[in-house]
Amino acid sequence: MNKDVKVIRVKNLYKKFGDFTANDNLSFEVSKGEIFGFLGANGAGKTTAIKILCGLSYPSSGEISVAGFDVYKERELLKRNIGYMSQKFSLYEDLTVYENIRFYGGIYGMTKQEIDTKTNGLLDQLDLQHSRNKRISSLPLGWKQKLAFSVAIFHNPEIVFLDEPTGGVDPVTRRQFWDLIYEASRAGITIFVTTHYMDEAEYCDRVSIMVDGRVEALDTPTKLKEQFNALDMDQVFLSLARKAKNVE
Ligand SMILES: Nc1ncnc2c1ncn2[C@@H]1O[C@H](COP(=O)(O)OP(=O)(O)OP(=O)(O)O)[C@@H](O)[C@H]1O
Repeated sequence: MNKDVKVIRVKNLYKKFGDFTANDNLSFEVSKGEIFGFLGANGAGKTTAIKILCGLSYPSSGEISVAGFDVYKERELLKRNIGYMSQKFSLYEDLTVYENIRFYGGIYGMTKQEIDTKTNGLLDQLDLQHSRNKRISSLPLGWKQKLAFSVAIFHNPEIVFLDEPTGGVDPVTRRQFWDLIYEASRAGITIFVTTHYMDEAEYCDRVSIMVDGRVEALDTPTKLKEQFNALDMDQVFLSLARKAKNVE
């Protein structure tokens, strides 16, 4: 990880919906190649912030750049330099493995030649050559998720945003998914990931925890556990949730 190169810069980000403040003065930076966990309970404001960082929604105020591009003025350039994967929006179930790879390569603006060159490499890497003509709907969920991640970084983006990428799969499959994340991070791709699984929070280089629109904690998992006198990230998360609800 190159700590000197900041690929996400967020300063005093506010997002309001009428009187309601969904993102309340967020400030943080993420380094090149870093695996940054973006945690928070349901409704904390994560998706709202991710939409802004992906150039899909405007902030109410704040200075925000992603991959060097301004989220107000350079949204199209920004979108070309990021990848996105979520549990909800992913591969086309009715297309084959091969067709999905080529479709997303096109969406992300790769040339036909680039797509041709890289498609076989990806199928080899994922050990999916034998399934290249199978429809996505026939694949197990774990394979779909691995393929969806690989497709999201197929165009070699600076940053990939993963919004609850491993929902619904068992811990072993989740661990295998994280091997792909580590590999991408080693190759210099920055990973911005939301998850509700606290074992995954432990795999991140740094973790931020949002409560009611604010970042209430941000550090490495080790330091957060020290700070909250907790044995694991589950306990860190719970003590912040209790604080939010004012529970003794
Ligand atoms: N377009 C909108 N108009 C009004 N309120 C909104 C809008 N979008 C989000 N909100 C509100 O902002 C708050 C934060 O929502 P957001 O989806 O960002 O949370 P989240 O942390 O991503 O939650 P989850 O983990 O459930 O996805 C919620 O109270 C939500 O109802």
